[in-house]
Amino acid sequence: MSRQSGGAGDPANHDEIGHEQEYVSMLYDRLDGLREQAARRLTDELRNTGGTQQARSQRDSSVSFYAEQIEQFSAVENGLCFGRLDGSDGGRHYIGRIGIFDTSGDYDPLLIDWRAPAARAFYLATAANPQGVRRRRHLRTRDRKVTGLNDEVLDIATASPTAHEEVTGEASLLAALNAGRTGRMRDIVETIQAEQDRVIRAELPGVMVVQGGPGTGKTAVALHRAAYLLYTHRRELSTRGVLLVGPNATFLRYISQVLPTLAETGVLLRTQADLFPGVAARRVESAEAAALKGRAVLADVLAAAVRDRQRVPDEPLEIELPQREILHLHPETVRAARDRVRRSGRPHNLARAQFDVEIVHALAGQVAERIGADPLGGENLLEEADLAEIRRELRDEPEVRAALDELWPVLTPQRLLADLYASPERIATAAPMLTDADRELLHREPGGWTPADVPLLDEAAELLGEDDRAAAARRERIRSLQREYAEGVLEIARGSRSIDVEDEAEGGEILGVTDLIDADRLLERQEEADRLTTAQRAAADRSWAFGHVIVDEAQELSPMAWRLLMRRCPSRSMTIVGDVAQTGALSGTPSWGEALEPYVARRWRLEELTVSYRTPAEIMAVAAEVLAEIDPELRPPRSVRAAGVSPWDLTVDGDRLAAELVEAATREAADLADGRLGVIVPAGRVDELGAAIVAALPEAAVGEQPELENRVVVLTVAQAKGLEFDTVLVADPGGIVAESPRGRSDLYVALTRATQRLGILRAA
Ligand SMILES: Nc1ncnc2c1ncn2[C@@H]1O[C@H](COP(=O)(O)OP(=O)(O)OP(=O)(O)O)[C@@H](O)[C@H]1O
Repeated sequence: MSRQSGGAGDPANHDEIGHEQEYVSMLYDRLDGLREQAARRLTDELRNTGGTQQARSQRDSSVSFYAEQIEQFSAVENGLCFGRLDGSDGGRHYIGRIGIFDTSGDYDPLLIDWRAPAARAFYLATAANPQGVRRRRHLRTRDRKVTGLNDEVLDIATASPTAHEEVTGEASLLAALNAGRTGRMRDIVETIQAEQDRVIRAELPGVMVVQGGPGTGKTAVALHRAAYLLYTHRRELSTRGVLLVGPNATFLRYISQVLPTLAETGVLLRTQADLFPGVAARRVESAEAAALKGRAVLADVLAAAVRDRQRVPDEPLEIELPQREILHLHPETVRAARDRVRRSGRPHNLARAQFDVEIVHALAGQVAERIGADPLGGENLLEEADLAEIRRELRDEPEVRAALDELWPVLTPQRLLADLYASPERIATAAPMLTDADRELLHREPGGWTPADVPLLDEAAELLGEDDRAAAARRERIRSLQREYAEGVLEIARGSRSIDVEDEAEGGEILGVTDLIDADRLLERQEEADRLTTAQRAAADRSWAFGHVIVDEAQELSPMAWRLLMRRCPSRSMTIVGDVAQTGALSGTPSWGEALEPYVARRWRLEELTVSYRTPAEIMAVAAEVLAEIDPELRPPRSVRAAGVSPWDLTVDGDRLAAELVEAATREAADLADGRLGVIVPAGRVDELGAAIVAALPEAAVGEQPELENRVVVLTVAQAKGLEFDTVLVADPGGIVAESPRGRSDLYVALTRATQRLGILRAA
């Protein structure tokens, strides 16, 4: 076993801490220097105007580059350096959030980026396999002060295969796990464990599924993998971008700080509801309706719905031209045209031009017959040029255009879907394979979109092809994002103004960047060079193909949602993390093979995470009983620690539940040193129980997107997915199971949200 030392009160540490302080202070000085240099360069670039198009474009690249650098240098301020490796060869390396080099000398690394190959031993070395490491040191810092250190001497002579041998940096790990929660996820860069490191640094190509029980660090690993991939494959991924999909907006806010503190801001975080640009899917619908919309058969329904809009009239259509001339469009003519156009295989909107040609051709034939007929019975007297002119005129005729619009309307995805949902007849035509009850579930009045509609809108967009209006709207959206971006750059420049001022004070006039350029001017320049960040451009573009896609809580995705995501990632470079035992949605997946095989057959690999860092052993024992009821074959993850407190479990009269819950919440909230209390309740009772708790504890958050930084948060299981709290109260577990479409999975999720204490309040 590795020998550990470094307790806070250890006097031998005192000198060492002093030593380390010197080094760490030197690193912060360098960081300040780098930030000032970037701010100076940003200011210089923004001051320069004019020049050739190429010069302007280069300048704009530099502006983005320096703005991003300043952001990164600020983001790594906390815990800049957190580790040291002493090699058995006498070498010594400091490990931190970014790489810093000695630019005055031989470019030696002063601080090694945690993602660099040279840092890997920090996470992997054990006494049994020291990888050339003699000592691993974890440094603890607050602000810029070194507050403590822990050493592990990796000594093969005393190595033994104990349970903890597989844990690296145990003291630092336990300190991180026992720290109070803040309502925002923290990064784990200081204490990544070996099984997690393997996943984080796995190669870029291919589909990797990371299956792991609650609290095994799947979300943490997914985020660190995004940062690792961007570092290691920067060139490839900075142009295509990385997309991370999470289960809901509250979850995305919960994890939003992690990547910035790892100095990465280029990852697009989205929920399924946000994956169709221009649509905010906030409408609510029943679990059954959502489940139905998630089924793969909906792809066939939509294809049929599109075909249904390519109409053949029952009777000949009369088209009246200005001189009261009447043309007839016969059903057979339209059918023949429609079939020929369909055979081209083009998406509906893009095929419309061909349909127009076919129909106008047929109508022009009728006109030609009338005006060009040879009275002597010979060939038609009109020449090709005359016919072309007739066709041109017909195409511009409002009556002809109206007929074409009726027979083959150009449709937006929204129009197609809204019309389908609103009409039982259209549903009946498009969905003969569904039951009456399912068809009834699809029927609804227009008025907003649900998250389950988003994959259908996307599917519809594929079937329809994009028309010009959608492209114009997109250009407009991009323009507004560009403006935001321009303002963001100026904001950064303003933020670094004190540095500008100091610089200028020495040698001349004091001019801030924002005195020299405003957002509109900058916007013009951005537009020329299209300097939007990759993530922003990707966000506005429905059909963007990402370089890598990461899906968290992936077990919740429906087959239709998988279709959407696979379209966003044609290279099939994906990291999919989740736990099939936690599947809550009816349309979610009970098996990874089932979800993925339609797209990659068996070409996906499985990695498993087996240790729970969140859930203490006492709580995991309670959750394990529920897991066994879900599937006796499933094993819960091993807890890395015990909390020393047993969960409590109380049954009260049903009508006393609210009062008892308020009392328990008040007691548990008072017992929190710092940290957070989560109260998980059945969705059907969240308003009632939430109001009761808020009345007693006004600081409690409850609602559609409760603020997780509040000390007390009342939420449903769906909202609690992926989150954690120091203490958790689960109210009315029977109610949670009764309302859950997948039985006990939701209860399993609820029981595994606590890092320290769990209380269960049952209603008799
Ligand atoms: N190596 C580690 N060092 C420190 N903390 C860790 C480590 N691994 C995981 N954690 C912590 O454990 C907790 C659970 O991690 P995370 O939320 O990523 O788990 P999960 O597998 O996604 O859980 P769930 O399935 O419940 O969503 C988090 O607080 C995370 O920071």
